[in-house]
Amino acid sequence: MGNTVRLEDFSGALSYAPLTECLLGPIRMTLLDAAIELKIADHLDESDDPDVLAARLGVHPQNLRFFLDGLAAMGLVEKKDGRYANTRLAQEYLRTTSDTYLGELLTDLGKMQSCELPQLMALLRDGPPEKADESRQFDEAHWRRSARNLARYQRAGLARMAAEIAASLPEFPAMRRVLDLGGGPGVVCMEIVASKPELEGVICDQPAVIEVAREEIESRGLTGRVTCCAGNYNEIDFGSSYDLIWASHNLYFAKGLQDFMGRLFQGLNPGGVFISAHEGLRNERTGPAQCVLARLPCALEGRNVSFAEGEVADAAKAAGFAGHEKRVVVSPFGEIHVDILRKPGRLAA
Ligand SMILES: C[S@@+](CC[C@H](N)C(=O)[O-])C[C@H]1O[C@@H](n2cnc3c(N)ncnc32)[C@H](O)[C@@H]1O
Repeated sequence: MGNTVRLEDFSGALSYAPLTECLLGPIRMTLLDAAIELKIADHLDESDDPDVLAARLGVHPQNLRFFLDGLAAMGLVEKKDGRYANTRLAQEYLRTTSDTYLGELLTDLGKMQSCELPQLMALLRDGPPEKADESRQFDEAHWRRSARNLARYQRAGLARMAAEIAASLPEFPAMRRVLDLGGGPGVVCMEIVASKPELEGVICDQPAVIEVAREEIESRGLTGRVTCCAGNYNEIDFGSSYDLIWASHNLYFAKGLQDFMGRLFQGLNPGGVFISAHEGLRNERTGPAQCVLARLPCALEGRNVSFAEGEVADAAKAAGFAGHEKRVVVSPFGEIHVDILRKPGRLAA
């Protein structure tokens, strides 16, 4: 194979590749949507023969080959001697029987992230609608529908990350009680608790979501060690005497961030640790691109909820937390800013 030479190397012109790359976005999304709808990864798990697949799916054999070639170009499928197989990516995340199946989550997020876009010109002209589309409200029913997908998403990496961060804390050996605030189905809490026999956990979330958390607790055999606190965390008492409070991607719903931080501070034992895992927008809220772009439709609709870098930590420090430590984790959903904040004092050994 010869050397690859870019067009710009000949002409000295500024590359316009970032512009042509944009054209592929809708094609990739359409192929992914179709792959999920047709359960292609399930079928490829059973047969690598495109003719067998075409007959099973009742589709045009040649066009199915073009479609599979496209999926191969996207890294979802491997092709060898005219036969097709799942890549590890598709095998783990697009097979419906996988514990970490993300098909439904991706479809939902895709709809959410692109549904306002046809209205972009109108939103630019008129601003956000006075009354947000009810079907897109982030209410309890929305989170109940998402809870099982959130469990798979947490199993696909977040839970492991949280457990490893918790275990890396110098306070971890002395920790006994953990709160996963707005924890959804609570796989994160369970992974942290499972990493040390003396740990007990509490998952706090809205009642409809907690129903799913209870199922997860039972299926993981953690009944007794992990309990639930169901309700709106702005209104209920989510308990106290915690050694660790974990909160990921949910503080958008806290009323009055600094006062809320004060409640978390009260909820911790002296020497306890609060960990926040949220995005951290920088460069005047223009980066990282993944977060800015994914949340753009929400912002245009009047829900510009993303946190700027340091925002959560500053509110926590104003509420009395000290010893701020920051870690940045690059996740498939973009950068996660993990802020570790400490309540002065020392955990009882
Ligand atoms: C984006 S999910 C994040 C779940 C989990 N922490 C994670 O990182 O995967 C947001 C969670 O916050 C919960 N939530 C939203 N508003 C809440 C409230 N007022 N009280 C308790 N939980 C709430 C939702 O039910 C949902 O489970």
